[in-house]
Amino acid sequence: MNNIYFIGLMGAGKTTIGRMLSKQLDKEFYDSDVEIERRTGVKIPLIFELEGEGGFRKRETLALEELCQLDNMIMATGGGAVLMPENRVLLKNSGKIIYLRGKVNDLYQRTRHDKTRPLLQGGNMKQKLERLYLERDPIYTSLADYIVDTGAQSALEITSYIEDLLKK
Ligand SMILES: Nc1ncnc2c1ncn2[C@@H]1O[C@H](COP(=O)(O)OP(=O)(O)OP(=O)(O)O)[C@@H](O)[C@H]1O
Ligand SMILES: O=C(O)C1=C[C@@H](O)[C@@H](O)[C@H](O)C1
Ligand SMILES: [Mg+2]
Repeated sequence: MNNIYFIGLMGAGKTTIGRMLSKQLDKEFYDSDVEIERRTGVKIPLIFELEGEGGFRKRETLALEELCQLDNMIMATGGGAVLMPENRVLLKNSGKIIYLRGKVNDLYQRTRHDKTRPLLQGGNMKQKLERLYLERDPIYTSLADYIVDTGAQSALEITSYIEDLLKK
């Protein structure tokens, strides 16, 4: 299958850049977080509140099992989607994987006022992001077909860079 998947931490730009790239390449765009909310009829923070992270992860796998059967689409995955080995297999077998690697400070600046990410709420948000970066960067890196470092470039510049990368 010919899909393109974005992976990376919260605030890396997966949704923003994934959507832009889908317009440039004229492909369908999906966001696994949005699809989970659509299927459950409630927002992600409420799923975490009622069912914990474990419940959310089960719903995430069910959504990915369906979504990864589609073809020729672009999908932004939830930041923790790669934690489950079965999700890694689903992604790897059905598309190219792009790791958007942001710097912790940039991720922090982009997510600090947003209350929609349960894993960052309560306590020191920057420390939480640092810990998640250390835990997850090796997983994102080993799974990725392409690693794209995002620094000072705008989302549009990063999208153009990825478009060129995919043509090579
Ligand atoms: N390269 C960039 N430069 C500046 N701002 C950016 C860039 N990429 C994304 N943003 C902004 O950062 C915020 C978070 O981006 P986005 O929602 O796309 O991240 P995400 O990776 O999908 O996060 P999550 O895993 O939580 O869904 C948005 O407000 C977006 O506009
Ligand atoms: O990094 C994570 O574990 C998460 C990221 C978000 O995209 C959501 O999938 C949810 O808030 C969990
Ligand atoms: Mg997103």
